[in-house]
Amino acid sequence: MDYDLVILRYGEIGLKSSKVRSRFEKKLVKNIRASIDCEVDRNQGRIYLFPKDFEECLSKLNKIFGIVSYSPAISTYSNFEDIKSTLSDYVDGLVELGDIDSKTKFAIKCRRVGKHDFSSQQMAAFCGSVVVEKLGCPVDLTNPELTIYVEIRDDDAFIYHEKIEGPGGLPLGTQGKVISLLSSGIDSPVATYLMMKRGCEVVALHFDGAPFTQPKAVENVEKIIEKLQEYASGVPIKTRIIKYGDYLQKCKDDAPEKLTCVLCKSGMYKLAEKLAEDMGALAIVDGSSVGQVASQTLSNILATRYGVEMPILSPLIGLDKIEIERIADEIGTFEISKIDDGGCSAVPRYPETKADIERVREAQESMNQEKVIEETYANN
Ligand SMILES: Nc1ncnc2c1ncn2[C@@H]1O[C@H](COP(=O)(O)OP(=O)(O)OP(=O)(O)O)[C@@H](O)[C@H]1O
Repeated sequence: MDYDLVILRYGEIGLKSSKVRSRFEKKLVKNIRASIDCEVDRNQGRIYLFPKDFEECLSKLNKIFGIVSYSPAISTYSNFEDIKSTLSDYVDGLVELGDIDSKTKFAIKCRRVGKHDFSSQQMAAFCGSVVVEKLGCPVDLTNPELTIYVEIRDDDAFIYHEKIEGPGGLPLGTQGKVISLLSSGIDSPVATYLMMKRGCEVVALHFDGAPFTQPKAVENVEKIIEKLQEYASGVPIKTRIIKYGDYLQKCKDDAPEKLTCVLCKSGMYKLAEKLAEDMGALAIVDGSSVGQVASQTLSNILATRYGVEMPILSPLIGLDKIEIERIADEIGTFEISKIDDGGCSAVPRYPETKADIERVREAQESMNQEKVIEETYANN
C-alpha cells in the first residue's frame, strides 16, 4: 500500500487546557522528530506525519509516549470525485494485501470536521456504494470484518483501515526529572518504564556492589538501559554508576550483620537524594512492591526510607509479580533481567525482615552513615 501520511491520536493531552496542550503537543512532536525523519503538521487535535521511511516510522511510533493510536493513511480532497478515485485505489491495495475480497463483511465509518454540502452519513453511504460496486462484498455495520475509515477535515480527506495501538501515557520530558534506582532485576526496569510513560525524564542510577557483586550485574544494567532507550526518543536516559563496595564493607564491619540489606537500601536512597539535588531531579524511583520478597516487608520499606526527605516513588508498590513480569516481557527487559548476575555476597544469612526504625537509626549512627555517604559520593 502506498501511504502518504500517518495520523496520530493522543488521549490525555487532549484533556488539558489549551496552553498546556500546546506545550505537550510541541514536546511530543519534538520527541517524534528526534528519531523519525518526517514532516509534521499539527491541526485540530491531530498530528499528521509525512515520514521519509514508512516502515521505520511505524516501528518507532509504538515506543513514543503520548501516542494513543496511529493510522497509516492516504490523503485526498474532500469532494465526492476525489474520494471515489482515492478510495478505489485504496481498496485495490487492500485486495492486494488480502484484507478484502468479494465475501468480506465491511463497514465505512465517516467523521467530519468543517462545513461541507454533505453529511457524514451521506458520505459513508456513498463510499460504501463505491466498494460494493467494485467488489460486490456485503455491508455489515454491526459486525464488520473490515472497517474503512474516511476522515474529513475541511478541504482534506483521509482514508485508512488500521488503528494501531500506541503506548499511551504523556510525552517524555513534560513531567520533570527523576532519579531511578536501576538494578539488573525484573522490577526496577519496569518501574523506570512506568515513570517514563508518565512523562518523567530519567537519570538511571546503578550501584555497583563489587567485590560483593559480579561485573555481569553492571553489564546487564547497561543492556537494560539500552533497551529502555528505545522508549526515550527526544529525552535520552542519562546513566550514573556509583561504586558501592566500600560502603557495603562499612555496613558489614560497623553495624549489625542482620541490618546490612536495610542499610544498603537506605544508603542508596541517601546517595540518590544527593544526586537528585545536583541534577535538578524532583523525586527518587525504585522497584519496591509490598511483600514481594522477605526484604520488602512494609516495615523494611519504611525503615529504609528513614532520614530521606525527597519523595521516593514506587510505581510497582501494589502490583503482583506476575503483572510486573508481563510488562517486563512486553517492553523487552525480562529476557535480560532473567540472566543470572551472580547475586550479592554481602547479603547476610538471616537478613532483617521486620526492621525497627529506632534500631536502624542506631545502626546508621554506629557506622557513621552520613560521613560514609559523603565520602562515597565524593569518590564517584
Ligand atoms: N544495585 C542496585 N542499584 C540500583 N538500585 C538498586 C540496586 N539494587 C536494588 N535497587 C533498587 O532497590 C529496589 C528493591 O531492591 P530489592 O533487591 O529489595 O528487590 P528486587 O525485587 O530484587 O528488585 P529488582 O527486581 O528491581 O532488582 C529495586 O527495585 C531497585 O529500584
